[in-house]
Amino acid sequence: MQPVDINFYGMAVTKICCIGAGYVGGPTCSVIAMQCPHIKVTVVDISAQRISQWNSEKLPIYEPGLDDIVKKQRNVNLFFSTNIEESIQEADLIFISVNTPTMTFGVGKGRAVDLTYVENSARTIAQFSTSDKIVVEKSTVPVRAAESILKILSANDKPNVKFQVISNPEFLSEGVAVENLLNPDRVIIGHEETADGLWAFKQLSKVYLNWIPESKILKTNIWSSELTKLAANAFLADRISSINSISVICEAIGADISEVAKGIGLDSRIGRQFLQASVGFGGSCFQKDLLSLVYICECLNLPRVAVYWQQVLDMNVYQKSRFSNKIIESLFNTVTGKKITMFGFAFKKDTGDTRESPAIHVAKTLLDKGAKLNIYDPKVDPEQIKKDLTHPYVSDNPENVFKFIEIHDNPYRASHSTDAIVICTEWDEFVNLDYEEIYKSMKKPAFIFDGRKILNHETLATIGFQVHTIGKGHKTINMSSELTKLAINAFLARRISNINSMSVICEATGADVSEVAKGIGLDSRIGRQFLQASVGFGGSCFQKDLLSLVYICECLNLPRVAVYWQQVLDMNVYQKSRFSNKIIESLFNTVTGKKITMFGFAFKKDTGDTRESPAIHVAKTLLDGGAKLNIYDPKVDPEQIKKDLTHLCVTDNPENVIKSIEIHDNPYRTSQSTHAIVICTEWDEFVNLDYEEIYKHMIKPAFIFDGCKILNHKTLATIGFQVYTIGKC
Ligand SMILES: NC(=O)c1ccc[n+]([C@@H]2O[C@H](COP(=O)([O-])OP(=O)(O)OC[C@H]3O[C@@H](n4cnc5c(N)ncnc54)[C@H](O)[C@@H]3O)[C@@H](O)[C@H]2O)c1
Ligand SMILES: O=c1ccn([C@@H]2O[C@H](COP(=O)(O)OP(=O)(O)O[C@H]3O[C@H](CO)[C@@H](O)[C@H](O)[C@H]3O)[C@@H](O)[C@H]2O)c(=O)[nH]1
Repeated sequence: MQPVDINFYGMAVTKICCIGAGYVGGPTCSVIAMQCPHIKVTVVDISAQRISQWNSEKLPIYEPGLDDIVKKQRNVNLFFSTNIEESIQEADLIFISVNTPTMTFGVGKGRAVDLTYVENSARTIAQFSTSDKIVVEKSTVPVRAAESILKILSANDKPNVKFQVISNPEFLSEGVAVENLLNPDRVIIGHEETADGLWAFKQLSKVYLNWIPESKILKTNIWSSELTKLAANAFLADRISSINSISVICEAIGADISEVAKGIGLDSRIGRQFLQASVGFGGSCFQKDLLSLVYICECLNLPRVAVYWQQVLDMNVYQKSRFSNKIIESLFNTVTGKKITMFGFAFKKDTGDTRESPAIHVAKTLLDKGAKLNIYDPKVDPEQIKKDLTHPYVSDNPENVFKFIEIHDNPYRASHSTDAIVICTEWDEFVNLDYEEIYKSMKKPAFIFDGRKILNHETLATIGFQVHTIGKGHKTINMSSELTKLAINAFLARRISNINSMSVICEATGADVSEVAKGIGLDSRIGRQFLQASVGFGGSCFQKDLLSLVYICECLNLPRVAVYWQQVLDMNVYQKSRFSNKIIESLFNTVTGKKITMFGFAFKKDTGDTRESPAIHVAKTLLDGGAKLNIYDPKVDPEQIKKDLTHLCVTDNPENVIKSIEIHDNPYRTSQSTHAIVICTEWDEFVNLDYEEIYKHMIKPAFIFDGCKILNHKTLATIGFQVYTIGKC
């Protein structure tokens, strides 16, 4: 991207314009206005109705704590306006916070992000700007979208008007948006690597520094920032699909997903959050952003990574369908003419938002089978429920839907004379209802399907309810602890495959996987550990336990769950192959007769264990290509290396292997007169070797392939090395 030659110096942000008065623009700007009394904040929107709602007593969105802030700041330093032109003109800094929905037509339909609203915003900024602007990409966009925004702005350059585009994705969650904005886990700002880019970064940082400590502000390159947003949502959705997949096994073997989730969450490398098995995830972000990630991978010709993340979406559809079908099966295989109460319609508690709510899927399945629905949600507007259930994706007969649904404003009336209650949203008020009273007024047998696992199922059963929930089997022997052990390793291995899959995208887009990992890890729901991209995982446990989990699923006739976990293994093989192939490609597409140094053979540092070590895969590929290997590992027994590399799975010609390898006890001698060094284990001693000395004695050009991302690549390049690593191009 061409750096924009501008001179912003001297300007300080005193006026902010935010384009898009939605779930992000409204709360974000309200909090900025509250925390920065010296800044005038104007939120604009093309929807006059939305703006008038923001200016009224009843705000267009329900968000705990927001009303008070808006009331306090509105018309003081917070303004909601349809006068987009004026607001852009006076602003120093402009947030683009418009919607970025999934395309509903044309190329990329159902997967790609529709950037029309972002593009229109950029054009509007270009049209109305009469002075320099910092343009902040806050909407969630595909990687490299900032390039398009800058192109539009630059093409419409006016004399004396210059633009800097920076990326500052928003991580707030609905229902806790105010809390998240006041005390975010981190603020990520991606900027161009130019003096002006850095300056724009500082200007936006100064705004946040009014209430957020500097240590929470993370500075990255633009592409890393854009990818971090998609990656964070992918990791979060992945946790839910993973725990939901384990819930399927629990139901089949008689384990309890709550116990298993607790056991997994107590492992500090995984963490306790986002492990709540449910009817499936919803919301405006996870599905859209995962689809976008999958589409980006397809466009970048990375089908394996696309398939990997598609699985998370597939598991979610499976979970929603499983739950809906369970309702029908339990109600004696038919719901035709039966009355079913739905408690909750929002995609989660504390919001009135229904976008991608699992309740829509459940309602559609029941309506399709002829059920009548009584729906109660404390915050969702009845008109929204009607709109959702008569959408062409849900029904081709809207008139019929109206006849079959009743929307109630009271849970007791909603459940009166119905056959079953289905909990679709985890609203707190559902926990404390008088279920004895409710039971009395229902048809018998009375069923409860708790899709959120919020009720006390024993009490309900005592009252007389037939209770069904997620992730709890009916077998007498409790299998939770056996399953927990396998699941912990599966979750850990999955984190590694997740970040390794991101490394592939980074190499293709110019993002940096270390920055992305840091940005994801700062999300307290994800945590910092087990996010180190590498040549792949090894060791005696992960592969074995994953294979065992997959096999169990196959035996239990759960092919979807089997496929889901098999993907983790597939991604690992892919990563090892990618790295090995990269070595060959870089060495001018042939390693025949070339001497290559391998630093490290153990599956990780501080052990002499080589079981499933990625080094074996790398060595095999290079040996198959005709290379000669000089191997050095500070702790692995040379006999073990020989045993590993002459194993039947590695070669059918052990004599040849023995002739092609030399095992050394000194890294300097190992690398002498070789073409390349390949780091396969992250031993600390490799970091502090004298690479100037090593370089002198190597064949030129001398290559380093850092499969563990432990070396200082800039220094190595300065010495003269050709440096290749993982997750950075
Ligand atoms: N909703 C969330 O929890 C959340 C959290 C983090 C990030 N995001 C991302 O933030 C972005 C906004 O999401 P949202 O949920 O606030 O969307 P939203 O649909 O609630 O709001 C977007 C607003 O932008 C307005 N708009 C569209 N084009 C416009 C234009 N050219 N000029 C002026 N206004 C325009 C729309 O009328 C709408 O009111 C998306 O990219 C989303 O992925 C959302
Ligand atoms: O353990 C869990 C946690 C969540 N969910 C469900 O997952 C969905 C999404 O929940 P949540 O992430 O809390 O809501 P969002 O408001 O959609 O926020 C997500 O999407 C936003 C938009 O990108 C990001 O900014 C946030 O960081 C990210 O959490 C909801 O249906 C939840 O019920 C579960 O089923 N189990």
